[in-house]
Amino acid sequence: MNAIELTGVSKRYGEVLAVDDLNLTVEPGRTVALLGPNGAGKSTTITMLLGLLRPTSGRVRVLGRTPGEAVAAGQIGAMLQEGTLIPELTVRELVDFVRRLYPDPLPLGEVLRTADLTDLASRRAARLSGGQTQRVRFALAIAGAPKILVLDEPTAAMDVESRRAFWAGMRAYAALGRTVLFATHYLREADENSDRVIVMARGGIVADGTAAEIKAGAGGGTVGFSLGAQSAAGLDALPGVTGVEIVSGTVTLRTSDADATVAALYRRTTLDVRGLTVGGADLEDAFLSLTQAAEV
Ligand SMILES: Nc1ncnc2c1ncn2[C@@H]1O[C@H](COP(=O)(O)OP(=O)(O)OP(=O)(O)O)[C@@H](O)[C@H]1O
Repeated sequence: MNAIELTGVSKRYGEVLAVDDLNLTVEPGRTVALLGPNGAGKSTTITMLLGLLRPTSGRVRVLGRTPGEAVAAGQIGAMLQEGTLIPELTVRELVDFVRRLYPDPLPLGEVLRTADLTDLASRRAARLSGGQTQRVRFALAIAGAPKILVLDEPTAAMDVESRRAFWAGMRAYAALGRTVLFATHYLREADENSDRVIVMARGGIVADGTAAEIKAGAGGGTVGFSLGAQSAAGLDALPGVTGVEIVSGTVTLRTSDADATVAALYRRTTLDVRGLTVGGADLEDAFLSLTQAAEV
């Protein structure tokens, strides 16, 4: 049975078609990043997955049930962009209060450890920083040991150290066979913390695969070499080249076809090419080319 199944799901807010005929299945145990620019439809998709919003059309299933049934059975844990904590309670009290609402919760110590909150357990919620509050919200999301964890931009407001601790906790949680779906703007986070990246733009899916597949599928990359005092004239006309950048005598060509660019560099120019480097596209290039193509 699939962990998540969206079939022909659309959501319209008046004039705005926020999600456009989305089809998506996620098998159990996967960690999936939902990546996309502002307004791509990520939050709307997540909100429908949690049963907080009804699709205008289409069908949503979580572990074979409606979202409402899955939530009622404690099978989904969520960390959304909003949500306040009870300020008078300590971190320990809050986490314990929430975990007791579930039939088969994680042990308190394990929740605190996974969310890197052991040292903050006695701190009142009112006295937590933004990043620490986010970690408590993560703790509350996993407290009931849900099979499916849904996180909407979980690292917003976290500093570098909190982020690192958060992702380590998330990976530890996922490593026990649970399914995780998280939305992010951060390409690097998607690349490092998921085994599948779904790129959304304008309410639809524009790419779906591992980060490596998406990078390869977007094609292209960079060709660099030491130009020294030689002229850069004509480099922008070589096959595949989409951009030329020169910094301190080193040129970097952005190209949609690195092989063709390198071949032409040797055959069609008289340049003395030294220190040649060829790099693949990074996820950022792939993301931009995919999401911009969808804007047209
Ligand atoms: N309650 C609402 N009423 C009207 N329009 C909405 C509402 N919520 C979202 N939208 C619109 O739906 C589209 C998708 O928004 P959504 O928040 O799902 O995107 P997102 O990918 O999560 O963006 P972000 O990364 O900025 O959170 C946007 O055009 C947004 O303006």
